[in-house]
This record gives sequence, C-alpha cells and structure tokens, in this order.
Amino acid sequence: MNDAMHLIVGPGALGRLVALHLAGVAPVTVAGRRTLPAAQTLVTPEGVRRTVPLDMTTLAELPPLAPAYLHLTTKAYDAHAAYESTMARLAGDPILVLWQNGYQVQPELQRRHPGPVLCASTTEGAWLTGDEGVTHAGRGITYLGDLSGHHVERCRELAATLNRAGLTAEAVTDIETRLWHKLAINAAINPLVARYRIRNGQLRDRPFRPMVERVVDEVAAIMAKVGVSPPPAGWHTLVWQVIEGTANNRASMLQDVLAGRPTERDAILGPLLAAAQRHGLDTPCLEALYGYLARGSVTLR
Ligand SMILES: NC(=O)C1=CN([C@@H]2O[C@H](COP(=O)(O)OP(=O)(O)OC[C@H]3O[C@@H](n4cnc5c(N)ncnc54)[C@H](OP(=O)(O)O)[C@@H]3O)[C@@H](O)[C@H]2O)C=CC1
Ligand SMILES: CC(C)(CO)C(=O)C(=O)O
Repeated sequence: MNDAMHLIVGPGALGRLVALHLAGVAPVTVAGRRTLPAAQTLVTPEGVRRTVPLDMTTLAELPPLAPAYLHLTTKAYDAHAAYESTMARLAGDPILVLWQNGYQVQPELQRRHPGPVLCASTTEGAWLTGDEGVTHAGRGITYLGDLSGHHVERCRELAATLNRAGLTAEAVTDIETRLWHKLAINAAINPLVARYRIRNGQLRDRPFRPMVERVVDEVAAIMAKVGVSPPPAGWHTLVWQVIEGTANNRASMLQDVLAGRPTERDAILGPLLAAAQRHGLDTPCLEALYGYLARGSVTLR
C-alpha cells in the first residue's frame, strides 16, 4: 500500500470506478455533494461483482485533509464549482488530476491551480447502477500528461499507481493533442446521436452518414487552423473506426439528453466554435448542433 492519499471529488461513474480500483493500493477518500453508501459494488466487464468499503463523504463534511492527489471526476460543467469548494477545505496544494472530456476545463484550471495539474484522457467506459455501485462496461486505457510539460515524472508515478490498481495507464508527452483528438471524436459522434436519439452504429446508415462526414470536414478544418496534427489514418477514418468499435453504445451525451441532464456541449463544441470564429471558418453543422443542444432544436444545412 502506497501512503500518498487520493481525494476523488465527483462520485459518479468514472469517480467511483477510479476510487474502487485505487482503494486496493492507496488511501482513498471520495467526496460528493450528497451522502452515498460507504459499501460500493463494482461489476467488472466480465460480470464479476465486488463490494468494497470506501471512505465516502460530502464536501460539506470534508475534514481539512492534505491529499497528495485531488482527482476531479465531475462533468466538465461542474468542475470549477467542485474545485472551488474542495480547495477551500484542503490544507496545501495537491496534484490536481482532471478527468473531464473536452478541452475547456483543462487550460482554465491549469492557470488557476497553484500546484501541478495533470490531465487524464481515458477510454474506460463506466455507468452507474444507482447509489450503491458502478458497472465497468469496457476496459480502456488512460493517458496522463500535463499541459506545461513540467510534470512528466508525476505523470509516470500516477500511471504506475493506476496500473498497480488494475487500470491500464500510460504517461505521455502529447496530452494536448490526445485531448483534441478525443474532442474531435466526441464532437463528431455525441451531438448527432443525442439529436437523433440513436446508437452510435446507426450513424453508418442514411441519412446520418453524410451528416457525420460534414461534421468531420468542419472539425478537420478547425484542427488544421489550430495546429492539431491529424491522426495517422486521418480524421474521417479515426471517427469511423470509433463508430464501428462503439456501434452498440448509447453515447454519454445521448444518455444525458434522455435523462434531462445538462450536456457537456460547451466543453466539446465550445473550443471548436471559438477556434472557428477566431480563424473566420464557416461551421454551419457544428453551430446547428450546438444550437440544438442549447435550445432543443436543429436544422442541418
Ligand atoms: N463515464 C465514463 O465512462 C467516462 C467519463 N468521462 C468523463 O468523465 C467526466 C465524469 O463523467 P461521469 O463519471 O460519467 O459523470 P457522472 O455524472 O456519472 O458523475 C459526475 C459526478 O460528479 C458529482 N458532482 C457534480 N458536481 C459536484 C460538486 N460540486 N462537488 C462534488 N461532486 C459533484 C455528481 O454528483 P451528483 O450525483 O450529486 O450529481 C456525480 O456524482 C465527464 O467529463 C465525462 O465526459 C470520460 C471517459 C469515460
Ligand atoms: C467515444 C464515445 C462517443 C463512445 O460512446 C464517447 O466517448 C461518449 O459516449 O462520450
């Protein structure tokens, strides 16, 4: 057991998945905004159920801890509020680990946080089974890096801890590119499947296939202006590979829309639309999808 303490704020699907793994190798406290049962059940991708006691608390009851790591596992739109309420209670400046999708919270909190900030880009898949547990739907890989390029060793240390805990992780020196690549995938898939309430694989069919192509054209043009290098196979191939590999998924944004929750539209489409505006690019599809997610209606040209 490593004695570096991990505080995980945001006890949702990803937060509990990470907590239930880390608890086997390090001291872990999980903090949310409401009380959750201390015994949490993990259902593994193989269907095995494991119930693990966790130190669960609420931010309001959080003692003045000095954790080595503060993992922020809220949705992107809750990250700033969660960061502020947590930091107001902690002693010291922990290593902040950001697990959000998109590319909005990461540069903003990198500027705000006085300690090291690491970014995690993960392809793990998890969903909640209620207040008592989480299902690990699919194993993936977590890339860890930092935008400043000053904390490579800390990324390696955390990757080693996550690997010991049973989650595959790797420290990388190009996390910004990886976050933009994941954002491109999310931008091409999530708003369309949320808009049309379809599984990812249905994007391969008419009338959705040409819509995906147009969205990817817009994303690719923005990436070229921003200076994000394309994946080796190109943007279109990358997106179609993910659609193929996740054909049966109900993407996270579709689940949010169906449950009447806010979506991560600002974290995913926001950076693309802002870059398009800066560079004078016409992005009718992305704008229409953003408009739908903001207002609930869309007309794709
Ligand atoms: N789930 C997955 O498989 C993956 C998720 N991600 C990314 O990880 C992030 C988290 O996703 P996910 O776990 O699915 O989301 P969830 O909605 O399941 O979990 C978010 C959690 O954050 C809590 N929360 C919100 N605000 C605060 C706050 N101010 N203080 C403390 N806790 C708070 C919520 O509490 P409450 O219950 O009260 O709402 C909830 O428990 C997202 O950016 C997502 O895109 C990335 C890859 C995979
Ligand atoms: C890759 C994809 C689209 C898989 O569903 C995803 O990350 C999500 O659902 O948010």
